Amino acid sequence: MTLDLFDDIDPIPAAHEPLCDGAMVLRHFARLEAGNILADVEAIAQKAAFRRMETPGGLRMSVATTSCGNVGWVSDRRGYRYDSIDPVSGQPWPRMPESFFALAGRAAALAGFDGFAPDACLINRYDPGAKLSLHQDKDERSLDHPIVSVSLGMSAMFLFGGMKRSDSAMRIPLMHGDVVVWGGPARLRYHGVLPVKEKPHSLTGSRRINLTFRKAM
Ligand SMILES: O=C(O)CCC(=O)C(=O)O
Ligand SMILES: [Fe+2]
Repeated sequence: MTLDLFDDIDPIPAAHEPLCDGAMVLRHFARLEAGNILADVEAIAQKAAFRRMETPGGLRMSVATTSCGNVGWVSDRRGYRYDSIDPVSGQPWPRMPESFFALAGRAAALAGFDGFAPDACLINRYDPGAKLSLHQDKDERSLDHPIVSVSLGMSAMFLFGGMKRSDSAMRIPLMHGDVVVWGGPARLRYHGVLPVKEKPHSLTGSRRINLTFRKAM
């Protein structure tokens, strides 16, 4: 047997790394569930395909996105917003699997945010070279709830900055199964992802999948 076979079932103890007041990395937290999450993501993408959205400024995002939940995150020439209808399919977004909801709630609680009840899950797909520029997550109606971010597949360098775009940013390597939670005093911290390098993963191939759970409405 090769080490690869054990790769995704080895119960590596979770390690919690505080980043700052209100933000924490939960290493390996989603690792055991990763295969199931990815299967659910595939089913969601059958109904609401990954697409590279246009920014209000008219640029095409390098990251391909879709959503599940009561509302999904949408970007176009009119701006950023949450919408209950997928503009591509014309249908409501696929339901958020119960297991997603539960995972996000457990991660948030571990980071000190009890009772997190996300109504939106934005799913990002990064092909090699895709990136996400520094930004704040601020399209949610209330900022009283944390963001829970689950990383799967290829690893990436996450940037976690300050309250101003120009503040220097920490560089945090995120691996398959790692979860980041930020809320409270850290809720509006700028963050982003450096261009993803190609290092194929056994479960996703040359892709990184990231899920961010939000209480949007
Ligand atoms: O891919 C990531 O790790 C971060 C995603 C993110 O910041 C977002 O979707 O708003
Ligand atoms: Fe974000």
